[in-house]
Amino acid sequence: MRAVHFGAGNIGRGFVGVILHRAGYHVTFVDVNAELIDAINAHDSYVVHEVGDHGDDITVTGFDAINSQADPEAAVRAVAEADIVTCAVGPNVMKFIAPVIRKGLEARAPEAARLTVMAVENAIGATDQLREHVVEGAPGVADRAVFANTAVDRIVPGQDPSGIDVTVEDFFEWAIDRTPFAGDEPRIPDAHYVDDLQPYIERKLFTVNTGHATTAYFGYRAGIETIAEALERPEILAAVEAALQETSKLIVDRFGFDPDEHAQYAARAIQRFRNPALPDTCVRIGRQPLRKLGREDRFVRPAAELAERGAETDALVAAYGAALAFDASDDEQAAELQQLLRDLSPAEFVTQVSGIEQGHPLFDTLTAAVATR
Ligand SMILES: NC(=O)C1=CN([C@@H]2O[C@H](COP(=O)(O)OP(=O)(O)OC[C@H]3O[C@@H](n4cnc5c(N)ncnc54)[C@H](O)[C@@H]3O)[C@@H](O)[C@H]2O)C=CC1
Ligand SMILES: O=P(O)(O)OC[C@H]1O[C@](O)(CO)[C@@H](O)[C@@H]1O
Repeated sequence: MRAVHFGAGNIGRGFVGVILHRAGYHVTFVDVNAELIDAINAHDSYVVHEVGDHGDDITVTGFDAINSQADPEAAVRAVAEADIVTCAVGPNVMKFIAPVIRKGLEARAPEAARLTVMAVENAIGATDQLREHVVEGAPGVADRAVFANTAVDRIVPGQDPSGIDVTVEDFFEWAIDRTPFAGDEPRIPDAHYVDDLQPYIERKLFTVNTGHATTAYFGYRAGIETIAEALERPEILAAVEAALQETSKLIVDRFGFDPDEHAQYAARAIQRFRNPALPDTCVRIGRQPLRKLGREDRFVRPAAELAERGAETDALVAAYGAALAFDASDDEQAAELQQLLRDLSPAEFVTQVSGIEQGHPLFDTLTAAVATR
């Protein structure tokens, strides 16, 4: 069995690669980083070091890599012959890999089984977004694939670029929407198929990602380098817990999770952020702030829904305010964020960046957070 995975970075090697290897797939990584591709092709194996109380070292074998910039035809051929295609390139990059997947589907033998396509990105409906890009101008290819949304959870910090081994936390969860497969889902023992993905993706994004990003933005604003150090500050820990109390209310009300079990899930997320063996930084977790301040992302979507229900949003709005100070060098979106803050009025900023219009119950509080930052 063959899998093609776009994006051989942290999640690509430290999560998808190892899970598909354990499921019996040969994994072809497709990336645009020439040095990384060469390094992967120079190795027969790499090690995923899980750190934490239940960590193990897992050796991954049976892979190769293709540079889709240098050899796009090879990438198309790989997709045409694959059983599964996955990606972890970042939600904004999916439109660039879509043409390769489209051409691969077009080149696929007519008698071949339908290709499973799954985006492994931090976004609601990421595979739906990928599908839109793939079928653009070629609606016929949709019938050659099964597109399934997924929810991914594992902290994989930045890695030593001199090798291809990966250090990851010992926890992981991969929930996959079962419904598109009509009873014929691929066997992936480390994933779990669910009948309704929405509770899983929202619980994950609005707990793990909301909490992590809140830590990062308060930490960055206080001049702190690592996530673990930021959580040593009682006022930052309190801000993170307050944000998660707000999202917890929403998640429990909307999806009917048991409140105590959900409280444990949130507490465990904070515990995971504090993993002392995991070197992770406020700059990495705060990366691409414009994406994170977007309408459907980890602050605005839950805050908007809470405001619509007349519930508290102070802590989420405070985290949104802290994010506005994010100015990490080498982060294009941070530079763009700072430029937009200079160029736009607070009301324009809230509408343009976060998709909240005047008249929405969250509009005034977000606008005030921008004005008083
Ligand atoms: N690192 C983590 O802890 C987690 C990350 N995620 C999500 O996974 C996705 C990837 O994140 P990371 O692995 O951390 O990022 P990363 O930056 O380590 O990896 C992304 C890879 O995509 C490659 N890439 C960029 N453009 C490409 C293109 N056009 N074609 C093929 N490859 C391309 C890059 O060269 C890089 O190797 C993001 O959506 C992120 O939100 C989700 C859960 C955890
Ligand atoms: O910041 P991004 O690109 O959304 O992804 C990284 C995030 O996802 C996580 O892996 C959580 O699963 C954290 O590492 C981090 O909060």
